[in-house]
Amino acid sequence: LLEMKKNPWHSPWVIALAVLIALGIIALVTTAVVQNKPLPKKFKYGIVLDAGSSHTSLYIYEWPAEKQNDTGVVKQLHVCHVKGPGISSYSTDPKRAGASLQECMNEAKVKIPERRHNETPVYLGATAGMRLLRKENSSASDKVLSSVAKSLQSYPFQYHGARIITGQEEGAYGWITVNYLSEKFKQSNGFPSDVPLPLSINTLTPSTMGALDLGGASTQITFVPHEEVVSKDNALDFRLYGNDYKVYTHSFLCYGKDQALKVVLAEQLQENDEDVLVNPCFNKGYTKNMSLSSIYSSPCVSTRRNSSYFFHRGTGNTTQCRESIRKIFNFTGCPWPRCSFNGIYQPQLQGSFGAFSAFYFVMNFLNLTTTTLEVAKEKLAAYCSLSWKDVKQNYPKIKDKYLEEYCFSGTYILTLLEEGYNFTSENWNNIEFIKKIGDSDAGWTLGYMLNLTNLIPAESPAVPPLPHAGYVAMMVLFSLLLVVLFVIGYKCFGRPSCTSQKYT
Ligand SMILES: Nc1nc2c(ncn2[C@@H]2O[C@H](COP(=O)(O)OP(=O)(O)OP(=O)(O)O)[C@@H](O)[C@H]2O)c(=O)[nH]1
Ligand SMILES: [Ca+2]
Repeated sequence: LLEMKKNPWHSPWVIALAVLIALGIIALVTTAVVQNKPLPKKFKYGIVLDAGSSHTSLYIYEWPAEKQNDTGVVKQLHVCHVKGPGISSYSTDPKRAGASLQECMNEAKVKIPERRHNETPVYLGATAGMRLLRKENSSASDKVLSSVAKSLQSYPFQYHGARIITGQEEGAYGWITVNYLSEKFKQSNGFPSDVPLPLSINTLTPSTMGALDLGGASTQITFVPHEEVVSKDNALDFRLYGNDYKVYTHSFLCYGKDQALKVVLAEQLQENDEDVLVNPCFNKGYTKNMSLSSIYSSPCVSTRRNSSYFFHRGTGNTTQCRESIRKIFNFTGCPWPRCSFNGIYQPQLQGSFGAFSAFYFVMNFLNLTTTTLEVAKEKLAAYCSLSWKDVKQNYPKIKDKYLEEYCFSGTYILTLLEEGYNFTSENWNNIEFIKKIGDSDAGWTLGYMLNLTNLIPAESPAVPPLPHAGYVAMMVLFSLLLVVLFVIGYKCFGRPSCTSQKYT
């Protein structure tokens, strides 16, 4: 009779069932945790060679295979600077162009795990130096390209071409790089991606950063303006991560800092009858014997002079220097609502800008990266007025080839930004002079690779509603809740104290 009165839940069957359910729940949680544990990361790699006018650099990028559509996951793993000049300088001996890449390509073979070699794409993009060579002598530029192509194909990577990219591409990919690295594409405009937006959408798109690139032979300006880009040659449309961007870009060939200097020198020589060039853009006491061919061989220079050498002497006066630099810009005759210079359309400047390559090298050296425009002018004037002897003494470790040009380069940059692109004292501090963002260099190469390997989706990738950790936490929480409920039910079953119901 006593046995009969015992709680029926205390029977061995019920206990066994309870244990089984508990084990089942533990198994469920364990499976969820193990199944969703991230797999060991598999990395992918890509190589881009930036064949610039002054030099070539090889970049290796790395990203986790399973996250390749996220923004900001592709990182620069390594950069190798090729010894010697840019590939366009090998026009008379093209074989050497290909050979010059060997050291950096061998370095890439060591940096990238061997088992990934055959799936690693390699791209070479040549910029303004090769654009100028093609203009001057297209068969020579073809030979240089064939030479570098042959060299790249002899490596175990996946060869994806060696070509001269357009100025538009150079500007656009630089813009993609800075915005990808600073994660500007992640923001949403607050509209679902499938809602069609009005035609002028740029006020609704998430804010991006403009890109300013100053190379040796060309310079690029790229940004998203508020107004419509009325010149088709300067308009680019992108759909990235579910947002539309209407981008303005222009590349000025011959306005990179090395070619601009040649053009300025040629202009100054025109105005001098003597074979002595007195130059306010170089420090006082600076002298050099220079061959005229180093200037007149450039396709950016149209004037000629008969003698073969001239004596170059600095006077270090930034006001006069600016006057002579202004002469290479044409500020008249704009057939558009607004222009930068040389009759080139430019919409009103908008937002912040990242200024890299020589913009950074020069402004960083002169300590002008964080000043106002007025202070920049004053500090530059002070630097230009230093004697060449003092400059050499103050910077004994810097190569002459860079050191001698900083007065010219600083003045050129201020003229280009202020009078060329129309930056003012008010928006000057919207310019950020940058070399890197995170560990990756600012430049066109990353954007080029992201585009060619389809690493930037047009639409926002579908994201699971919960992150992995959240999912596991929820599973554990709900399972524990079930166990607790079961235990309470088990303990309470049949006990009137557990219920609120009163029996009368
Ligand atoms: N002061 C200084 N100048 C540099 C340095 N590295 C490169 N430059 C110079 O800065 C200018 C621009 O360099 P890059 O951006 O590499 O130019 P590039 O890619 O060869 O030329 P483009 O084909 O026109 O893009 C050139 O005149 C270089 O000689 C540096 O470390 N310091
Ligand atoms: Ca460049």
